[in-house]
Amino acid sequence: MRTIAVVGTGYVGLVTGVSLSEIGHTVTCIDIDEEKVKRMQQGESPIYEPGLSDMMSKNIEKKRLFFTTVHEEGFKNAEVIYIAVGTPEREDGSANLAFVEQVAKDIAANVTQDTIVVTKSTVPVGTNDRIQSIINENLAKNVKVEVASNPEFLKEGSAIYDSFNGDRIVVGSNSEEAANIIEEINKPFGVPVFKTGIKSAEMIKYASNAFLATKISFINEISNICERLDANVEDVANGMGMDKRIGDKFLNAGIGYGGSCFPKDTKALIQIAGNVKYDFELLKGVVKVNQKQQGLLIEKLKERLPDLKGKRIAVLGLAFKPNTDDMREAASLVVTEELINAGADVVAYDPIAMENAKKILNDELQYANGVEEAVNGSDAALVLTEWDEVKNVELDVFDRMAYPLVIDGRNCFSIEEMKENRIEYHSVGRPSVSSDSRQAITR
Ligand SMILES: NC(=O)C1=CN([C@@H]2O[C@H](COP(=O)(O)OP(=O)(O)OC[C@H]3O[C@@H](n4cnc5c(N)ncnc54)[C@H](O)[C@@H]3O)[C@@H](O)[C@H]2O)C=CC1
Ligand SMILES: O=C(O)[C@H]1O[C@H](OP(=O)(O)OP(=O)(O)OC[C@H]2O[C@@H](n3ccc(=O)[nH]c3=O)[C@H](O)[C@@H]2O)[C@H](O)[C@@H](O)[C@@H]1O
Repeated sequence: MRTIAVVGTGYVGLVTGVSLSEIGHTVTCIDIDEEKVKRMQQGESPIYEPGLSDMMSKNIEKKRLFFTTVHEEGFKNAEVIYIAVGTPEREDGSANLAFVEQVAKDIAANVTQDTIVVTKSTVPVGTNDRIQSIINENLAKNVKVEVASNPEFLKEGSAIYDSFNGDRIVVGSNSEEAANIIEEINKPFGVPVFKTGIKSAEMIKYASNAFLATKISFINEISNICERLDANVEDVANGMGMDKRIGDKFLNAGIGYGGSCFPKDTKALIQIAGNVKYDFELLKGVVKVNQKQQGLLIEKLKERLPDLKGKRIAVLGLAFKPNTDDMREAASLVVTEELINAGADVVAYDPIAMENAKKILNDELQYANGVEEAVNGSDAALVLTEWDEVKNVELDVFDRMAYPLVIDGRNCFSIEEMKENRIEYHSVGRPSVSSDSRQAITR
């Protein structure tokens, strides 16, 4: 078992640190955010991620998991240092490497023994070489540091599960010895290890995210065509997915991909290609389709309610996907802003992300304590996130609306059941349940 330091305790760093301690390593997680570190030292996870809190407490108790704000302390005795700080999007779409470069300098200033540095952060091709140079140029002690790439593929909302059940662990290294040590560290996870060169490993990460984003934009385009031809995109995706070459995953049509990675990584890959004078036309199309798709619900709503002024609109789900409190690049940012600008009274509900939402969404947004309270008296309900709590709601909850008009961006409900319950229902790429069925009904 190894002594490991993990720099950065966001979704990736904290999950990595906790998982590595769970399989027996001694791990110190380092973050510059004092508040966060204080909470983690007390066993409290700063993020919502199923299974994380329990695993964290268990390993703190077993004295295998520690937290600090002091790099020097964390690096003491560390044989391996993981870099897991953010690489957010710059205004031009390229990746901001300032945090990664700062960590490289912190490592150079503080390591006291030969060390392997493992980059988990998603970084443009060539960045690990740059990290290696920064460290070599700034080393305070006469020690050897070997930098390797080990991109992360976990999904938020199932991050702990993914760490123990991933499809592959990619290791990019110039040193066979370093690659072997990283493989050995990860052995207890039982996940296949794919070893390659550093640049290929860096590219595997961007190419994988870009490919998944492409699948989503592709099915969203198909869904838009299905709507115009009265076909059902769910059936189309199921039929396509039975072909093993296509696969049945990531073919859910909706209101576009959000989150902290697909939007930023697709744009970064366009930049990476552009830097070597390559125009990545396909990926530019994927990004454009995604932006268009985020406007779909408002378009559908305006077809039904052209004037939203004074209308009460319920928004169900704010996070960019279920089982996370992450609001980064969530479709709700665009949708709630447009509703408020159009003069609507917007009442939102999300089971987990409301605290984070309050920090970034328009102050005029109102928050409800549940689906029932959100839809109560509303003129329309928009579904933005497919939380179980939303999907499994008793449909008679929509009787509480001023008029039961549901516009579903995540295809949460069965068309048949909505018809039976006489709810006007519009979803993505599937036939609508029209208002005609309601004309005779008075409530
Ligand atoms: N969020 C996700 O699901 C995934 C993210 N990634 C990649 O992993 C990287 C990290 O992403 P997240 O965990 O979402 O980031 P995050 O933004 O949630 O967390 C980054 C953390 O690093 C800390 N930090 C910044 N500079 C520091 C320094 N010099 N020393 C110590 N701590 C420092 C920040 O305070 C913050 O807590 C990114 O490159 C991202 O693209 C990869 C796969 C999945
Ligand atoms: O690099 C990253 O950060 C991560 O990005 C994604 O993970 P994540 O963003 O957590 O979540 P996903 O489940 O991939 O969903 C991303 C977005 O795509 C949307 N999506 C997903 C699947 C689908 O079929 N349709 C669809 O619209 C989701 O609603 C969500 O807004 C990848 O799935 C991870 O492998 C990767 O490690």
